[in-house]
Amino acid sequence: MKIAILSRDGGLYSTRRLRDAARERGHEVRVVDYLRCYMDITSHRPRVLFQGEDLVGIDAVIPRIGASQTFYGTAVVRQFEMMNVFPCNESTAISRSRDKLRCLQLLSRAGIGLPVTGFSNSAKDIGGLIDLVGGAPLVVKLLEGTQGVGVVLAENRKAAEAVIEAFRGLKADILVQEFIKEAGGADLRCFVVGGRVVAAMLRQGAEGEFRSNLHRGGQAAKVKLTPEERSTAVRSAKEMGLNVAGVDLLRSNHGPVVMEVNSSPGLEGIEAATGVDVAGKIIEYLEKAAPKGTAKDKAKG
Ligand SMILES: Nc1ncnc2c1ncn2[C@@H]1O[C@H](COP(=O)(O)OP(=O)(O)OP(=O)(O)O)[C@@H](O)[C@H]1O
Ligand SMILES: [Mg+2]
Ligand SMILES: [Mg+2]
Repeated sequence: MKIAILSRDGGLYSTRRLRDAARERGHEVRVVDYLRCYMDITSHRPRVLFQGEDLVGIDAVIPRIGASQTFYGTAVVRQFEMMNVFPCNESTAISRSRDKLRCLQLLSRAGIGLPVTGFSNSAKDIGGLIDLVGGAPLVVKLLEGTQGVGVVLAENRKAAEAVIEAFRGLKADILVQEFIKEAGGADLRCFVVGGRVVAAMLRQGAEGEFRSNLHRGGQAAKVKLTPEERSTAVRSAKEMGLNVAGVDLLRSNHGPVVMEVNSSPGLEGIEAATGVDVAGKIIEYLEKAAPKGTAKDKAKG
């Protein structure tokens, strides 16, 4: 197959691993900076051009779209879809999961376990929002945050009000969420490929830290999931319409709850913690799925 990895940086661990795994399996592969792609949007012959070159004859693309480039990145993926190139993850699925609020709404509609979560537009509704999630302690989250930045634990009601007001003052969109204390500062990253969990790790936050992000000093280790955790991860990816997804769960008293679903999950942490060749699993999936043609988008909304 001819595979293009849509990534801004060929030197990133995940990009390198995908490229090497594809080569090892005998595929022709190249890394394409999607921000340098431009598009010819004509219905009879849609095209993607990269630095003046017509990208033709590509069988599959692997989108690795950065969180801050969702708008343009998904447009490039969509253009490849118009050319009947198989996308490892579809553009609509990527957009859907990028918006944390939309993601949680779709998961809740599917009956998947979530922390009780509230969202409001007006600062006048702060009190109601706090009551809705069962009062403090609670977690306030920037809708657009990553790597644990913009995720705050408010221990009491006064602190919660102050944090919400501060974010509001900055015109930032936020979620207010029940604090899952019993998770003990740990979460589960479940790596789903083609409807199966191929690797899973438990990330434990640093001492005294409720956030488990590795960027915040968390430690990762291989973990054995319960059947319920496994099926929650698989269903969440399916609901988003993602073939490749990193589903983050917390272990709560009321079973596994989903925090978020990532459409370009990193490979470095998960491969190091589990020893699984995740990049190889992704290429293997493409080999099976791409020849069957474009994926029918399985999710709505
Ligand atoms: N409701 C909650 N209860 C307990 N812990 C939480 C809760 N929400 C988040 N956390 C902890 O904080 C960490 C960061 O939160 P979250 O994953 O939502 O944001 P983020 O990491 O900034 O976003 P991204 O994963 O997209 O980079 C989680 O990994 C988890 O350990
Ligand atoms: Mg996270
Ligand atoms: Mg994320």
